[in-house]
Amino acid sequence: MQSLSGETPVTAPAASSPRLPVSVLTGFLGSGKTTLLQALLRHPGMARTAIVINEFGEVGLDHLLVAKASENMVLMDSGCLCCTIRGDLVDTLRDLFLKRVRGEVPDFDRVVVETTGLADPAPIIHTLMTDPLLAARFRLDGVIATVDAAHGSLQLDRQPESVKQAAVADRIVMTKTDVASPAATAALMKRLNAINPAAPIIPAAHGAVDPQSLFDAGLYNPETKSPDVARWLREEAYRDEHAHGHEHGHDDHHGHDHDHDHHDHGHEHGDHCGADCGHDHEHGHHHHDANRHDDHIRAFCMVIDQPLPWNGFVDFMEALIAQGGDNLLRVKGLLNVRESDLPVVVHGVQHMFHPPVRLEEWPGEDRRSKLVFITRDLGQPVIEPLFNELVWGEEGKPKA
Ligand SMILES: Nc1nc2c(ncn2[C@@H]2O[C@H](COP(=O)(O)OP(=O)(O)OP(=O)(O)O)[C@@H](O)[C@H]2O)c(=O)[nH]1
Repeated sequence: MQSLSGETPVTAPAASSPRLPVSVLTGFLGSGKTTLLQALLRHPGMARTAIVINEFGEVGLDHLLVAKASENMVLMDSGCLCCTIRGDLVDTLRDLFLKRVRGEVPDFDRVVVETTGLADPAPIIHTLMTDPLLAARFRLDGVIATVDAAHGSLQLDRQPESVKQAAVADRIVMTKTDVASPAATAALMKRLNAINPAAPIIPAAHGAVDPQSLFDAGLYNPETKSPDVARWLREEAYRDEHAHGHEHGHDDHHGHDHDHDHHDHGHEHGDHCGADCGHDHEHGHHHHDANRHDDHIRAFCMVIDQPLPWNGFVDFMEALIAQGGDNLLRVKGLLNVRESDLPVVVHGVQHMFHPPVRLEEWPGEDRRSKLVFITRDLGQPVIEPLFNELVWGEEGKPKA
């Protein structure tokens, strides 16, 4: 976790940071990525967007009105630039950026990168986060995952990659809703919501989707040019009954009073986890197949009242990564650290973290730290004691 350790958090890059937002499109084989891309390429809302794909043949551009911008780039009638990967992603994005600066391709404001079907999206996310050349010019806006309404359930059952794609997503596009039964679609939505409570699920038959609903998933709100922490963190989503239902998955083996166990980490009882805390959450969906991959996913939120020592937090994250970095699918946090009056934002995917960012002001009155986790087999009963031990150290957990 190079990016966190040893540093005090850096101040946010200027809100008007010129870095171009990149969205990563992932999704299981045959889940409808190409169909979605074809629809997007034609959509007027995609003007000033560059889409990076593996090859033109794959999206069948022949019959669309195009102008060739260079050997591996074509411009669509909609104003969308389509570009194939040459070399690796770093080379391609660097080349794209240079051509844009030199005016060799029409100007664009954002990039969408398609990944191949079975791909684990994490390495691409890591490249975008950590490659110095890319990090200076691009920023990860978000991960878009396509999930097939007809076959998605089976894929979640059998394919760990498919669960991971849904878990790291900022937006989930539910494809093939035209052929799946409403009941199957609803059941799958519920399952996806338990895996990743904060990601909006957008139904899209044959790729029909408003591109705007896919973008601007990052911390910065492009309209106000300021961070929009509430929209980015959505920690309240982790507290609804779906999230709780999952957190208390079948292998936690707590009695029903477990509903309260994880609340003693700081935030006041009844604050957010009152009546809606999931007392009525159902365990039913855990019963039929104990081997489903998504039953290993835990999505939960921790709220901490007292300001944290930054070094203790870094120790905690490092220990967590050492213990199971691969199983730490996504971590986002807004922290109140003792060393600063200003909030610090942290964001990681598996063992890699963005450099921590200090915001210029608190997003509201609430000064508590909030951390959201999506993990595999690392539940709150494991993470919270580690947090208490390493963050508070010998001084012990402060009394609320
Ligand atoms: N009925 C229906 N069929 C769809 C929809 N989206 C995709 N398909 C079909 O599903 C099949 C797979 O779709 P693709 O768009 O090629 O999926 P992909 O994710 O790009 O597949 P790979 O490139 O193999 O990973 C194709 O036959 C599509 O026509 C949809 O919303 N409704």
